[in-house]
Amino acid sequence: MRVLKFGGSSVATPQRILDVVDIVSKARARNCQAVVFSAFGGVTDQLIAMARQAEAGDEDFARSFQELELRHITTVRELISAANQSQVMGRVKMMLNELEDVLQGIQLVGELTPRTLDFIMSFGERLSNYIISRTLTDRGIPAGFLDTRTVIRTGDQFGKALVDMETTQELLTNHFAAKPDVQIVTGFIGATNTGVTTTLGRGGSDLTASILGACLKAEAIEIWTDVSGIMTADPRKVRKAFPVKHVTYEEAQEMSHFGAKVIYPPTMQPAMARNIPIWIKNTFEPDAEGTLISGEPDQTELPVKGISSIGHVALVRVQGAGMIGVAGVAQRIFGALAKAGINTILISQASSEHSVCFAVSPDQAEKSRQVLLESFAFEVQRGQISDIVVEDNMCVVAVVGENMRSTPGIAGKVFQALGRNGVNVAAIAQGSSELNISVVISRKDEQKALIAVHDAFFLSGLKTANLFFIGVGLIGSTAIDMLLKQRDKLRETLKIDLRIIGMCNSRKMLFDLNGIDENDWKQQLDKKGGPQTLDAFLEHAASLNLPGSIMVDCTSAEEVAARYHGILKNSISIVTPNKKACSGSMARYQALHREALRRDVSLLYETNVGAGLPLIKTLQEMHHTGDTIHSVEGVLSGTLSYLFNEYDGSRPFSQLVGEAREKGFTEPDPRDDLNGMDVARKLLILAREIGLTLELADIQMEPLLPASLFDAPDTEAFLQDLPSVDEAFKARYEEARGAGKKLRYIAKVSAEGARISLQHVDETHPCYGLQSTDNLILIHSDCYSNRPMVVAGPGAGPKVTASGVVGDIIKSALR
Ligand SMILES: NC(=O)C1=CN([C@@H]2O[C@H](COP(=O)(O)OP(=O)(O)OC[C@H]3O[C@@H](n4cnc5c(N)ncnc54)[C@H](O)[C@@H]3O)[C@@H](O)[C@H]2O)C=CC1
Ligand SMILES: N[C@@H](CC=O)C(=O)O
Ligand code: NA
Repeated sequence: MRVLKFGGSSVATPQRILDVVDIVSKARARNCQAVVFSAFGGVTDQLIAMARQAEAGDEDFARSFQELELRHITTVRELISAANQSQVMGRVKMMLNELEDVLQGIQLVGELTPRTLDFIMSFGERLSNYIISRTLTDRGIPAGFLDTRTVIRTGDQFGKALVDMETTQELLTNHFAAKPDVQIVTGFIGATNTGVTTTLGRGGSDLTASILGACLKAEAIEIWTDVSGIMTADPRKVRKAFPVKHVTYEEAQEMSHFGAKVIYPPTMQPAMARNIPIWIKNTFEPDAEGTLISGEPDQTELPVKGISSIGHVALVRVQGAGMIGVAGVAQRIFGALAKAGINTILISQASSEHSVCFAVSPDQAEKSRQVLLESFAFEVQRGQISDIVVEDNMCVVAVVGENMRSTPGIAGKVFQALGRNGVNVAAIAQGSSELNISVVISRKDEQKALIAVHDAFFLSGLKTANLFFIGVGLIGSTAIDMLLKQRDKLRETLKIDLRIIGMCNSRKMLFDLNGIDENDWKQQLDKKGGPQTLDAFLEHAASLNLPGSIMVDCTSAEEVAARYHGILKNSISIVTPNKKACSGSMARYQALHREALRRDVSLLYETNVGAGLPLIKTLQEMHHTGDTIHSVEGVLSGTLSYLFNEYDGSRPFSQLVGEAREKGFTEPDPRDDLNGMDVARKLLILAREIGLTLELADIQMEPLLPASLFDAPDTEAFLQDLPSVDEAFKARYEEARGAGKKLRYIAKVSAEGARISLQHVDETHPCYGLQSTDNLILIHSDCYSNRPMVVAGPGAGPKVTASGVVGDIIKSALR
């Protein structure tokens, strides 16, 4: 036989009761013979409140009673056909009248004993189960109503009565032997051997099902609730949580202890003692498989079954040199706490024995400290115990799974996931059963830790990347469009789950924790975006505290570059085409790299030189492999390349600059291209990548255009003045052409220094044949000594740059 149990939420309305009737009707084919129901959703609480009101002489209980009465009567009207209604209604009204009498009695004497409260509460289950049993019969499903006061024998511990299993087993066995129809069984209640009504305490209906299952040797118990089983994590905190197929009793207990509220652990005890499997099923999704809880560990399942947390605890630390090697300290600490009625959630002591720490509920933290100060007054006075410190605002995150004990690397995975995301661990505990690894961390990191650890164990390598874009101009927007287009493929092939959580330009900013919708992100930013300040944007991104956070800076602003250190410090990776950070002071360049390394996050800026061309990573790899790089030389500006390649005298130089700007080759301010500064920054970055310590001022630069031109107050004025150099440029071009040569702005760095010069190159020069925006870089090293390594191709433009940015984002997400 099978025992089913439905909680209050499953029978909160007449419509839900009908859904349950359908489930019960089908369950008969699975040999279902007993179905335990709670009171209709909310009724038990209402009964308790009414009784207390009556006790206090508050007349309001009568109004509340009328509501309750109406609810049950309406349910009968809606569920039972006219032919059978009056009989059912008669009995329901009888019960309600009795309830009303008792309430009035309480009001009269002004006293509510635990015994009377149990009696009052019993009406909830008696009413619901009677009505449901009649609903079934009314619909042609023969069903009996079993008031468990006749079969569940308890002591007289009102409010939480202890069950006499032996007598109960006998009574239940006799009852079921004589009843072929499915029995609708009141949860939560029982009676003493003199027939006084009792209740079974928290989770009472689950306990009833468990007792029935155990006493009747059921093949299984099914607990029907409002979720599809025990989840891998709390779905309100971890979006990607899913139901676990199979857990052991112990695992279910651990997971429930840490907040998986599907079943109240003590209620499993009777079923567990007789090895009766328990299924957790979803009333609202009856076809979902649910979770099986049984005694057999399932070797085929993942070693970790769930990640859960206790959202707020306080950590108490007792420390001092006087504790080392002294027997009985732990006994005194925990003895004193136990005596004061303080429950410890977690305990940890390192083998140095210098300190013991334990977690308690925050409202017991100060009391714990006082208790220990008193107990150890002597040791504190003598300095043997130096301190008893309370750290509030902590939480516990626990990884649970029975097969963990035989699987190496679990703890490593937990701590790697936490460390990578900047979560600091204050204390660690692993029970010797190895069923549970618990870490105490700051409360603010709870969700981040849950997501990070959950991803690490359950999403077989699925990596979360939460992106924040600063700057959504030409490059930023092209990169976003590219990313959104690729997102599904990236999820499939590389197992990266990408979401754009925040974006801003210099006017507006927008956040959406579910990811900013792909199609209309521009309109959303425009319409829904709030006013932007860089501080507010960065602060909010950091406060969201999401794992796998990546800041993508697509501005050219020094103001943003100046914040990189703070961003990395928050364990947020950076991807950027903005050259300002890496071409600022050497001290900052080094500090940023150190910080990224320290926080184990990425700092990626491949597009700083040669746009999408693989230059930075190539040099970094060569450098790391131990190759000595002697020189790096070539054309580093896409814009200048374009100007020299396209110029043939037919269109003036100034017009070509306008074209380059329109095509998105130039810097946001094209003066940076034409004054050589863009090339200087790039050369400086390359120099640093090969291990040289240089500053911008160390770069010798031959100017391309007269310095006076750059005195213009702004970009527009500069561009207006630009035609004044058209003739001079033409002359230069003609001069080169006359000699069979081409103009190239060539940058070179070696141990001798860094130089940028305007050269006339002939056809033997590797840069002679460049086209459009081509960059070409020659790398001479120990390994590439006779012939250099050559990296060449288009070196500017929105597509090639955005693809480099997206490449860096993927690289960062894959770390
Ligand atoms: N165009 C190209 O071929 C290449 C460009 N780059 C770099 O890409 C970066 C972006 O260039 P574009 O997209 O062309 O520039 P853009 O001018 O089109 O866009 C810049 C964006 O940054 C925003 N912004 C500027 N200052 C800001 C601030 N303080 N806070 C927040 N947002 C701010 C602007 O509102 C705009 O959305 C530049 O650093 C550039 O050097 C790098 C390699 C190649
Ligand atoms: N403006 C730059 C863009 C790439 O960094 C260039 O022209 O090369
Ligand atoms: Na590059």
